[in-house]
Amino acid sequence: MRTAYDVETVRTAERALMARLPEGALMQRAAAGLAAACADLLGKVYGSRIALLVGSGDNGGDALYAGARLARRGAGVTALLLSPDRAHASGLAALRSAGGTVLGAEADASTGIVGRADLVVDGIVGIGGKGGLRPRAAQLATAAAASDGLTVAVDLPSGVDADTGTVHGEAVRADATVTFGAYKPGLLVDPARAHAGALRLIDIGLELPPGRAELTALQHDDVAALLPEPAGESDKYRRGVVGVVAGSARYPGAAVLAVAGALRGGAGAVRYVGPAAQAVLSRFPETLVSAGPPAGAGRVQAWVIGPGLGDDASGLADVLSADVPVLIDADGLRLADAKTVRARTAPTVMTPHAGEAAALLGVERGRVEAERLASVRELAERYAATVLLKGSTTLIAPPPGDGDSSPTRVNPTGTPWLATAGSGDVLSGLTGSLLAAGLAPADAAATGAYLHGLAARHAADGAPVSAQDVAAAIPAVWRDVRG
Ligand SMILES: NC(=O)C1=CN([C@@H]2O[C@H](COP(=O)(O)OP(=O)(O)OC[C@H]3O[C@@H](n4cnc5c(N)ncnc54)[C@H](OP(=O)(O)O)[C@@H]3O)[C@@H](O)[C@H]2O)[C@@H](O)CC1
Ligand SMILES: [K+]
Repeated sequence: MRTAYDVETVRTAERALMARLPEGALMQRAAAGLAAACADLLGKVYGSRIALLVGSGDNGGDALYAGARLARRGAGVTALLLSPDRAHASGLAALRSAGGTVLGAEADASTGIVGRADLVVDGIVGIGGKGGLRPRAAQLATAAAASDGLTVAVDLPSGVDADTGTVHGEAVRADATVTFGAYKPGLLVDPARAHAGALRLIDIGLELPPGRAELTALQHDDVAALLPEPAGESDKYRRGVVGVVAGSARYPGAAVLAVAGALRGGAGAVRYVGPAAQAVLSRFPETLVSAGPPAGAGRVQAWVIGPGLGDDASGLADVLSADVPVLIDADGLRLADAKTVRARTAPTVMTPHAGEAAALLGVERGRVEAERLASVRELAERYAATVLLKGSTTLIAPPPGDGDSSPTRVNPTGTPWLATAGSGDVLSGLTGSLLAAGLAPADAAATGAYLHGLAARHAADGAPVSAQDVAAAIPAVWRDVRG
């Protein structure tokens, strides 16, 4: 599991550790890890050209000390100082005595040092950053983006918000980020995530309380432990039956795709209720179909409602009053009333994309995309539901009250290939099936998103995919995760 902590928690752990260590020891650990990561990226340190972008805080200090280490290994290192009179004094002394060059930031305009560097080290600002980059810092970020060389961000790409993942204006775009002590939420959540490149975490000895985690990202092992597995005595009811209310005369395909996902999610059987039964049966004869209403369909352990429903809200009241987990997606999100969802006693999972989330919150889509973490949490609170906000970094927020034991999750397997019609229908069926199989709501949502993203990568393998391909690839990635 990858775990991210907010700045306040990192600062507290930093103070506790600093009190036990000689002065400067933590920065030396950080700089050693940073220099090693830079050397790995460069391949050959000797003779390489390195530009350090140095702000006035400790983030700049890390860059200066790492630069000194690389200069001692034969790199040509030039530091560009944003505030020459406030730059980290002992870091500067170390760089100078290792043979590095020190200039003011304005020197880049006449020398083009950043543009010609093999490696740009972004030490403008780290967890002490406030708001968007100031104009001179923004100029350096632009120069780094135009450089032919690689850019490594120190702790965070400068200009992104560590706690929220928002980006105010210009920010450094790094090929890699070397972060210290703990991941910060901004490294895992878009739009900031897209600025961070490959992540490397350097252990500097910080002790972080797991209960204070802001964000977690499941990895293969975590998901493997959550996947339902039938026991010897399992029958279809023990494995879980998932009911799918989806599709319409206009959108029968949504029903087929939701059922396709549900059949691969570990439930013992899939019931379909709706007008697309013929289309569903002709693709998946194993589906148990009924003409409705949902209350008369027989036993289910979880419902999925919404994909392709159009304006047909007729099944909604039955489903929302059922005392089993319910997943609401697509049209169902628009049709469900917040008060009814809040009043449910069994868990509810909602799976909007940014546009749907914006409509539910009554804001512009752009606001949801810029503030994904705040948006998903706000929805979870408003609906007292587990909310999965789809996107390049899919987020899953638990309902309030669950917060302490289960932090917000971020899915690490997303891929742009998933932006294809119908892929959300597959995800809702898959996640509903995991709910029916008995996974807790946030686990079902995180496991569903994880498998779905991997399945898209697996199916795409560098070429476009359809939603059907994603559904068909789920068994292969399930086996892969199980190892
Ligand atoms: N955590 C740990 O355990 C360890 C942390 N370590 C390192 O320390 C870093 C934190 O250092 P930090 O506290 O000195 O803050 P930092 O990020 O350098 O920024 C402050 C400076 O930036 C400036 N500034 C602010 N906003 C700005 C903007 N928008 N645009 C431009 N400038 C802006 C601000 O200027 P001021 O407001 O004072 O004028 C101030 O001078 C951390 O990220 C990690 O790298 C490691 O060394 C060891 C272990
Ligand atoms: K930085």
